[in-house]
Amino acid sequence: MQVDTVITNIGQLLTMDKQGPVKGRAMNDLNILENAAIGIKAGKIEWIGMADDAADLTSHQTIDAEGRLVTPGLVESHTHLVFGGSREKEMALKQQGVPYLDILKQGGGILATVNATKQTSYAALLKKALFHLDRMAMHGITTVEAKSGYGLDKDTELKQLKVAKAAGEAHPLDLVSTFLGAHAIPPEYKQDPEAFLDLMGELFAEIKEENLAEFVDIFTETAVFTVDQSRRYLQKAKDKGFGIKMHADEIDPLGGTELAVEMGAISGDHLAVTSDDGIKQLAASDTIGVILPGTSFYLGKDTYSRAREMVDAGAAIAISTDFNPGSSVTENLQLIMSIAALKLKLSAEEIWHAVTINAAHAIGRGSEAGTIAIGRRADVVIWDAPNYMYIPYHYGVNHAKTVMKNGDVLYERQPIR
Ligand SMILES: N=CN[C@@H](CCC(=O)O)C(=O)O
Ligand SMILES: [Zn+2]
Repeated sequence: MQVDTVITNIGQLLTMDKQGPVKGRAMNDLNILENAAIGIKAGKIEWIGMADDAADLTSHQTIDAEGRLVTPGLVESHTHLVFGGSREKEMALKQQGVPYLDILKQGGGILATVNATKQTSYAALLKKALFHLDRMAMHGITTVEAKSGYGLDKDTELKQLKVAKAAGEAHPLDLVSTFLGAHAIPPEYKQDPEAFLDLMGELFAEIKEENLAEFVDIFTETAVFTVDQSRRYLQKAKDKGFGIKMHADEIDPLGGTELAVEMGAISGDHLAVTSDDGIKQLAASDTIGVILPGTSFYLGKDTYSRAREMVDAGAAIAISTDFNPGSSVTENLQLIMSIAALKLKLSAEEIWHAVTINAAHAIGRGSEAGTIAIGRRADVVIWDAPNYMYIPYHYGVNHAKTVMKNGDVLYERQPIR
């Protein structure tokens, strides 16, 4: 068989090739092929087999993985990719113990980034988004979800969505866009959040027409939007044909997880303080819990999502960085995998499901990303690691050696000696 590229001498190959999303105990079952090889043709996976049999393939290029781990490209299922400025000055407030929602109430936090984003040009936002996408790619990510939500007025929200679209077109990574106009209440609508939600809802038609987002998201939280306001807003979005997502139960347990299930959301995200009942309902539903333990870590909290109980109850979960300028400032999903192991007590097997196949399903890409299978896009990472357990174990550094997108090498770590 003739292929373009063969990757051979793979120590462990995780294909993640199964029916997804993977729920509950099944998240512990990995398909591991040892001493494997894969053949890539025209950007797609053409052949998967044992390294010994790869000799039968003819190829233009052979990559010797030298016994390393090979997996699907990571899927990053929750980011706030497009924003202006940065908020390093908030670090001191965090150290003094000022709560995240208090910083927001004082006009800082999300609102500080809203001001910066308004003042940043389309071109500068695009340049910055591409920079962050590069960094994600270097860390083994090949598909990314990106939210708006730092505009909070019609023009700036549309500017953010257009930047995300242009970034997706200009960058090799695949980008999935979410409209998060309901991210905070701007000061001028403080007394009338309903009117602000109406304003954001007026954008639905244009966003749909111009194909600027697939999902609509809302921050359901104390001093942001209530459960009832969220229900009404999300129903409008559903009626317009959007998939829905929620920032739910991040800080106060308002019942956001339950609402995500009730509304048939593709994902409920954060779920850091979900109730017992919320866990049960999530487990019995098709909604995927997108867990963001980097946020608890970065906000200096002792409370982490009860992801262990969610999986034990039978839920499907994904894990993501929540990359944003305030509550989780990292593009390194591998670091989040370590935090998930240490703080959420998830097994390495569960974590790999949570950053590949389940993450892909959480952003509507279950049939395209997160899996190595014949006919699928060749989004593949060769890791400088001997086995899949090694990535969460050796924390805080980048283990990606070679990152391939659609069969092309996107990133190759250069040796310094
Ligand atoms: N919680 C709401 N939104 C973001 C944080 C945004 C920010 O602080 O700029 C999150 O997912 O954590
Ligand atoms: Zn978020």
